[in-house]
Formats: sequence, C-alpha cells, structure tokens
Amino acid sequence: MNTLKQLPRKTLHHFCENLSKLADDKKFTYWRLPTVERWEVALRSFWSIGLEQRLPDVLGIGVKKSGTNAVVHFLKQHPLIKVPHEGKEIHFFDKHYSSGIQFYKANMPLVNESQLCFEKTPRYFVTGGAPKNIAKDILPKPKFLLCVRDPVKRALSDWHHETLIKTIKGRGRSSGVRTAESEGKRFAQEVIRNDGTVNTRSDFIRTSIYDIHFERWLMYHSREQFLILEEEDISSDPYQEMKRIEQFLGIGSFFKKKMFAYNKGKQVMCFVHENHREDCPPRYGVKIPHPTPTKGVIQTMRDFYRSHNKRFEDMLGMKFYWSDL
Ligand SMILES: Nc1ncnc2c1ncn2[C@@H]1O[C@H](COP(=O)(O)OS(=O)(=O)O)[C@@H](OP(=O)(O)O)[C@H]1O
Repeated sequence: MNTLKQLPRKTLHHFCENLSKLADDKKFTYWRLPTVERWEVALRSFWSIGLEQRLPDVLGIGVKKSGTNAVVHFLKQHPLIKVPHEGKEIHFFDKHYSSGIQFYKANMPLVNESQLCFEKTPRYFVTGGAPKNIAKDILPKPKFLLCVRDPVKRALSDWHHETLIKTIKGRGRSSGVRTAESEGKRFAQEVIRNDGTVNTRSDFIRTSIYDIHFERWLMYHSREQFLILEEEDISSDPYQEMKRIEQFLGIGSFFKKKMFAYNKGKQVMCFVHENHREDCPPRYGVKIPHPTPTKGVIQTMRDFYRSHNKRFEDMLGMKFYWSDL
C-alpha cells in the first residue's frame, strides 16, 4: 500500500472516484476489504486511469560507493522518472531472485505511458548471474546507469561504510580512540597480505576491479545500453550529469542549473526546489574517521589497479583521470 502514498493528491482523488464506480454496495469502503483484494481493486483502478506497475526501463547497477544515491536523489525529481518507494534498493537480481519476477514488479512505482521506471541496486554490478538474468527477464532491453569512481577511493569509502554499519549494529570494535591513521592501519590489514601484495580475496578490492565485472555485462548487453557516470562529476557538477542522463534516456529537458546548490553544512551538492527549499541526498554519518592508509599502501593498490583500469577504459572507449595514477 506504500504506492498509494506516492500518488499526487489529484490522482488519489481520481482513484477514489474510480473505486466508488467499482463498488455497487453503497456501504462499500475500500479499507474494509482484505489486503489482497484491496490491492486488486486498487490496480484495476490505476489501470483505468492509465497507471501501471511495470519492470524497470532503467537500472542503476552500481558501483557501490560511487555516488549512486545522489543520482537517484536528483533523477527522481524529474517528472518523467519514477523510482520505488523512497528510492529503496529492491535487491532482486542479487538477493531475492527466487521470489520471482512478480515480486519485483510489485515493488515498482506506478507509472504512466510516458514515464520511465528506474530502480538501482549497486550490488547488481558484482553479482554473477545479474547480467544474464536481466537480459532474460527485462524486455524491451533496459538502459543502464553505471557510476564509477577512482578504485582506491571507492575501496576506502566502502570500508568506511561497512565499519560504520558494524559499529551501528554493535558488532564493531568498541575500545580505543579511532583516528584516520588507526583506521588506515586496519584497512591495510584487510587489503594487503603479509607478503605485501594486494589481497584479491577482499570484497573491498574485488568490487573495484571494474573490467572483470563489466566483461560479464558485455556478454549479454551492448555497450550502447550503458551510460557511465563518474562520482567525481556527480559530486562537483550534478547539473551536467543530469543533463547527460536526460539525453541518454531521451526524456524532456527538466533540470536547470539553478536547481543545484552546494550546502556548506552538509558539504554536498543538493537539489533546490522552486520554493528554495534545499533537498540533500542521504549521507551516512561521519562518526568514524575515513581511513588514511600510508602512501605505500595506496601505491601498492594503485599499481595493482592500473592494468585493470586501462582494460576497463578500452572496453568503454573512455579515459578516466585516475587510470594513470
Ligand atoms: N551530491 C552528493 N550527495 C551525497 N553523497 C555524494 C554526492 N556526490 C557524491 N557523493 C559520495 O558518494 C559516496 C556514496 O556513494 P553511494 O551513494 O553509491 O553509496 S552506496 O553504495 O549506495 O552506499 C560517498 O562517498 P564518501 O563520502 O567518500 O564515502 C558520498 O560522499
């Protein structure tokens, strides 16, 4: 029933009118029906006013910690883009595939014919079966938004995120003062082996090996289906990135430069509504310092990623400023 809350007031009014037409009984009230029937009545009514739930037209597939939340936050302001309730990640192709495609569809927003349905779950990028299952299940072919980031910075951000979550859940280290350096040391213990080489078994390292993951996507999808966005651009100039997305998706021009402003307190670019209210993308707290490993650790990681980055560039026909670092 969450979807009902997403409806604009006018549509909800129309929905109620349709409902009363459907019911012969004068005492009929929607809320007295059992939940399953309620949903059926609601869906019939939505169809009659041209709204439907359908599988995504556009998928945000990752990469984790590369500005994916900011992209959803800005893009959902576009009147022709609809996202699941509160931009929730549905995790269908990575966690809930066995629940079936109807489960996925039921989590989609209501859209009309001219609107596009957009779902993002960053884990899709690194999930083995996702490219194949998406090609099989989503027709016509979806478009993909893929956010990428300097692989070393991405790994550091990922580690920070997971440490924060562990701490919030009470599973983290509780004793001792946490400094950027001490966090850097713990990060190094995770990503560098005793013999000084990069620990390729660590998820923080593996997620950033973009060429290996993207190779699987190109087995089932064509390069033209992907728009590549860089976190560095999303954080510095989201307006330009939203214009690129509008063009890629072929949706009308909505975004204007004045809709984006830097919020000094939150230290991020935010969306500015017509009434001047600033709406910032969600961010995790910064109760734990971001890790700052030694220069040696950073260099070992950079040396490891260099050839992978080059290969990724060749696959995409693009150049990233971090690929030579
Ligand atoms: N405009 C804006 N608003 C908020 N956050 C922004 C923005 N642009 C980029 N970023 C940076 O993106 C990093 C989080 O990436 P994701 O949203 O993909 O994270 S997640 O995978 O969904 O958890 C996270 O990086 P770190 O701060 O380095 O951890 C954010 O700072």
